[in-house]
Amino acid sequence: MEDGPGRTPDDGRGVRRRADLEPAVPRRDALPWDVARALAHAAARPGTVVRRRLDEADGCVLATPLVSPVAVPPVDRAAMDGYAVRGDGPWRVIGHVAAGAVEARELEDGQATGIVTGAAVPAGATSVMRSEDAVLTGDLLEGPAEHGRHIRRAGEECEPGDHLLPAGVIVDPAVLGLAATVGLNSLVVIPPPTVAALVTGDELVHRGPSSPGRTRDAIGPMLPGLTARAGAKAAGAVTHLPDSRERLVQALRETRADLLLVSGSSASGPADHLRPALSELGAEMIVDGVACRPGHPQALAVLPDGRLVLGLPGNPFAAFVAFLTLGVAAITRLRGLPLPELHQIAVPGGIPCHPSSTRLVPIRLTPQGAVPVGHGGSAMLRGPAIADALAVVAPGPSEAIAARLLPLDPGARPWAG
Ligand SMILES: Nc1nc2c(c(=O)[nH]1)N[C@H]1C(S)=C(S)[C@@H](COP(=O)(O)OP(=O)(O)OC[C@H]3O[C@@H](n4cnc5c(N)ncnc54)[C@H](O)[C@@H]3O)O[C@H]1N2
Ligand code: MOO
Repeated sequence: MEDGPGRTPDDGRGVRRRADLEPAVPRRDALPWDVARALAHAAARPGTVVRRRLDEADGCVLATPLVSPVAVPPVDRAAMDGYAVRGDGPWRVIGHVAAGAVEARELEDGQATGIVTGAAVPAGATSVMRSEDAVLTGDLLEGPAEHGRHIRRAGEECEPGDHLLPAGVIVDPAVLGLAATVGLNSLVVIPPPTVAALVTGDELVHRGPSSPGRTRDAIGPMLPGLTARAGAKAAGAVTHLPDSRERLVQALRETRADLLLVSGSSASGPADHLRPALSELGAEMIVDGVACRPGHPQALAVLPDGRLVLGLPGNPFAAFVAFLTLGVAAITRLRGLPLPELHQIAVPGGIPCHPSSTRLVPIRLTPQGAVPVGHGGSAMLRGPAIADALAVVAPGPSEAIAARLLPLDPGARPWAG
């Protein structure tokens, strides 16, 4: 069982002594990974509901069900280029129906008319014959004409009042096309939240390689893509800050976004200013350390005006894991979405568990199950770069033979269970 805050197993003498049992988790009050994720989700408030034009609604979340006001198609339509016919052949061709024609002459038995895909079939037509099946001699038409064939019936996609999608669906190109199909010009949605990125560290350089005393920033380049994939909108370019509490406080005060990411000042060293800065600003800590590896110093706080602040550990893979853990949970709720369930997968070769922390292990997906790819140290990105997903390995005494899957792409649809 996970050691949560306040959970102090009995020492056998009826005395509950937390210190004796403290796991190798440096933060005193580190929360179990699932609890931390759930808290981050619960702490965020869904964005304001607005009406958005279709060309501005991609990536928003439907705030109300998508209900069709009309029948689609509105009339019976030809599904093929060819001839609308009535009854059995042969037929005499009496005209042609163009794509935009409004009223075509009603057909009588033995009559046909040329027609294009999508055009309204004339009244009386019993089927449409494809042009490649038609044998035309003068204006006399012969060919196969099975009753009802190649006609899209009025209302076959939907009838007026049909609920096509529930609230909570992410608006994607298919949803936009569907909304347009049923004649809508706008949708009632929760727009993507805004996310700002502040990267701290005096030692960081942004071009060229690391060298003694200099470390190439590997977190800044990840954050815009992670933000976009999580369904949020970057609030401007990544901001680079020196290790200065004053500068961090000022940036936290001035940066307008629903969620502020701050990397590289999450631990307890002399240059780790995040917690003091948050305290100076009167923030409430929601999560202060997570019992996971990597990523344990991650933290989530809420500022008095409701903006969320996520502390990303400086080690790059730890920062990535923290974004996928607390960041994605918070963004998911800001979008008005539930936290997706993570599906379990077999780990045929086993993965060693940590006794008290959840491990996030880069893996490849094979037909047999998850296989670790290695290079999963907290300062390494080589593992996640070649992996398909992270295995969420629950704490335990030995080896896990099953684990849950956490997508590395936070926008990926969860895998089927
Ligand atoms: N006494 C303790 N020391 C540390 C703890 C702890 O609990 N107690 N936790 C360790 C773990 S685990 C991590 S992760 C780091 C977190 O440190 P910070 O978030 O405060 O970040 P820094 O100290 O600034 O940097 C740590 C490490 O990461 C490098 N770094 C920082 N930013 C970047 C970046 N944008 N791109 C690439 N690399 C970056 C930095 O140079 C350091 O090497 O703390 C441990 N220590
Ligand atoms: O957990 Mo640190 O976040 O292991 O590198």
